Amino acid sequence: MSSLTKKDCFIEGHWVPTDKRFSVTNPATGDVLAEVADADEDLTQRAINVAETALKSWRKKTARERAVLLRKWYEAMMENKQALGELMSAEQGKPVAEAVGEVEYGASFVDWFAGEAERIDGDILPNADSSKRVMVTKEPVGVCAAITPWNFPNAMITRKIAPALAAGCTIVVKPPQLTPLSSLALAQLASEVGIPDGVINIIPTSDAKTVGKRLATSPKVRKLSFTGSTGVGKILMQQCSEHVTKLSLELGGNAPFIVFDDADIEQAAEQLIACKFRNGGQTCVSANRILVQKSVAEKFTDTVVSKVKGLKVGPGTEEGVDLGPLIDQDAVDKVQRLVLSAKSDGATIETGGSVMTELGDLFYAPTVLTGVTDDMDISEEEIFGPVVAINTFESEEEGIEKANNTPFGLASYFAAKDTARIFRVSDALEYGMVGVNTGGISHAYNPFGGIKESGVGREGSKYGIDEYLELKTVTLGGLG
Ligand SMILES: O=CCCC(=O)O
Repeated sequence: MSSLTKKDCFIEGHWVPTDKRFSVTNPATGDVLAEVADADEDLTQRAINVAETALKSWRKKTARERAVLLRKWYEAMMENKQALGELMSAEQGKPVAEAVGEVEYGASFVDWFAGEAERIDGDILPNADSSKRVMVTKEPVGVCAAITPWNFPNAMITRKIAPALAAGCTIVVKPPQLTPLSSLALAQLASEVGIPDGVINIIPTSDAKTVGKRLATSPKVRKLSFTGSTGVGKILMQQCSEHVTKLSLELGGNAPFIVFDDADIEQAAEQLIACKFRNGGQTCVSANRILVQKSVAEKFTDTVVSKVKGLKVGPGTEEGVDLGPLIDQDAVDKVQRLVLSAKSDGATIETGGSVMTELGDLFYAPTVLTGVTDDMDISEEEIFGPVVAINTFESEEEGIEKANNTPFGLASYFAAKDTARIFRVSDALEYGMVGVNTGGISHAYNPFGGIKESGVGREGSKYGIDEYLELKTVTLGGLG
């Protein structure tokens, strides 16, 4: 284990142990990696109080000072990307090369928001009354809280901490119980590069309900950012109403991946594989419903099946592995339930469809199903596993209608060549993000987020910092 493996809570720049602890295991082997400190409600409150105290001086730092510290943190992450990637792979299961890629992606948010810190500006508005001058300034929202998921243990943390710090806010982070080690390693690096004590506080816990509620209902917390399920997002939204706490939610999706008859089939299949099997399908923007125009369905399916058969599954530490294990037994059970229920409702398993017991209990074979229909559970639920579920449609209108037929609106994808169709379909899709002829839509420059039951607010991009800023209007009178 590297020296970046920390096991205690990180509060006010100190490692704070607790008597009660919980185990973090490696999903590939079942080995216990660490017994991690288990924050309770009192420790959560302590972290909030510390963040409130630290806010006083952090918000007064110049934009340049905040940017310089964020850049140092970025550089420390890049210098340690291999160790951070190996730690992430051990706790989360994704292949080491993919985990290192996530560290680079996570670090890119720190780099990006270091730049944004120096671009926070204001306005002087046109006068309605010549004796007045109206100025609009932007101020940090205050103490922030972040609740993050296990599927991206690094990038989902930095995508929240970096804009918060750039804006002049301090933060308390509740990392996921399954993968807290990456966040603690990031805290260690932040401390080493001189980010002041109390600006970042990390409180791992096995009691997400209590800690989450305290974060959402404390009047000292002025902003909560959550990435996770729609069910939990709705609870947090209710809890945040108590003190009208500002809220960003990045919730579940049910992404369509539409393949039209004019698509480049080989390229569409390649992009689908990249999108679908990223993190073994455990990604909120994973293609979930593969909608293929009937006239090209056979050719597309054959291409996809042959590519899926070539994917290598194994422990994340093994060279050349494309997919690691799923995160836990619940995840495997869910994928298996969806596959078997689709089969019993009439779908065909073209490849895969079972646990690869020769590798371990959590390795699920990359799977392709055909004959999937809209009313199957696999079309209605987020699979969060390595399953390509192919459904077909006749006309462009039908394809769009099927794609939009969901309460979710996070990511969507389609493959087509005709320019008019590309604009028509992009306009018609009711989603926060649309990938055209690409399965890769995530980048620090791009606004990330959804509509409908997939959430509120945007992360990353030039818009992401606004979530951590409040506008103040100063009207100066008596100038006439
Ligand atoms: O699963 C959530 C985030 C994935 C991404 O940023 O592309």
